Amino acid sequence: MPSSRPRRSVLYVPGANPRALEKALGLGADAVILDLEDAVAPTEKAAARERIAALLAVPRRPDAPEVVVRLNPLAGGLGIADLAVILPAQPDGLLLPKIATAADIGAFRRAAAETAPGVTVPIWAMIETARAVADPLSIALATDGDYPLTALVLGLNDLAAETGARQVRGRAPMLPWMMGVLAAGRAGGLDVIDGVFNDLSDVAAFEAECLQALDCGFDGKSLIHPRQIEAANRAFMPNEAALAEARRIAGLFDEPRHVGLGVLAVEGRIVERLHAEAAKRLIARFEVIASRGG
Ligand SMILES: CC(C)(COP(=O)(O)OP(=O)(O)OC[C@H]1O[C@@H](n2cnc3c(N)ncnc32)[C@H](O)[C@@H]1OP(=O)(O)O)[C@@H](O)C(=O)NCCC(=O)NCCSC(=O)C[C@H](O)C(=O)O
Ligand SMILES: [Mg+2]
Repeated sequence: MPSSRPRRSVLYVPGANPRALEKALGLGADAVILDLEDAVAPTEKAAARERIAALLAVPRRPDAPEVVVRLNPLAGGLGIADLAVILPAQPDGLLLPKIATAADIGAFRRAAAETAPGVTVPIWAMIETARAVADPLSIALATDGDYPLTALVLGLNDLAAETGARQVRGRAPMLPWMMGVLAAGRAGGLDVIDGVFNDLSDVAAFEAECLQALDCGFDGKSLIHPRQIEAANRAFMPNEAALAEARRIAGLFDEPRHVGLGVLAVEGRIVERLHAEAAKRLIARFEVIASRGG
């Protein structure tokens, strides 16, 4: 089941940038990804790890964004070194880069269990390799075991680099992969977050891409700069009409007269239990956003 936590705006924050880390939790993003991978040079990895662990050690307010740490790949040893420092600090999630197959998730789970026995943290998987978009379902269904898989995050920069597909406005070359990942994520009961938009100067195109992601069914958009947060939050914010509709149908099947029914007609339209569950999630997400003053 997709999460009831809002993930409209998911901001990458380089672990090598102390100023960005200092600001990260107060910028209004629903979630932040404190990055140890692509945004951190090899010589900065160790310092970035310690900096992120120190930030995680500070108790967070109840209305703080979700704090996820992107690790380095296990191959090569950096990912193991990351795990040893980050896992005991218990972030809200760990984002695994360059996941190619379900076996990579299994390898991560084994490494995590050896590195910090007894500490369980939800995992998010980056879908950014040709192998992964060719078979996203096998990854999305790798939900069993400790370290529950809860979200997929598209990495379209890496995917473009590996496949040669160009990142053009409207994303026509990427759309079949994007929708395949979306469907796979939903089949696994996962949240799915769209990739980043690289051009900070083109605000209109960024907003259009947020709306496209919403239309496609994504739960939110990953971001590279604080100035993208507000537009993403706005685009993925449940609107008044959707909320009013959700409030109308969320509790319908809990009413004694409807117990045992699987489908109802409301104002001439069919409502099934799955609609009521989706309505409850929408309301729960909205309530978290409202509690943050959003
Ligand atoms: C793109 C940037 C390098 C720009 O940085 P900068 O020149 O410092 O921008 P500004 O001067 O406009 O910054 C204004 C203030 O905002 C803070 N800031 C900037 N970016 C962030 C951020 N991401 N999180 C938090 N705070 C941020 C600055 O510190 C300034 O603060 P102040 O001094 O108080 O004014 C920079 O934005 C950046 O590094 N962005 C993240 C890039 C990144 O993480 N890339 C890797 C992830 S994307 C990816 O890999 C996706 C996937 O894997 C794929 O394959 O597609
Ligand atoms: Mg990437």
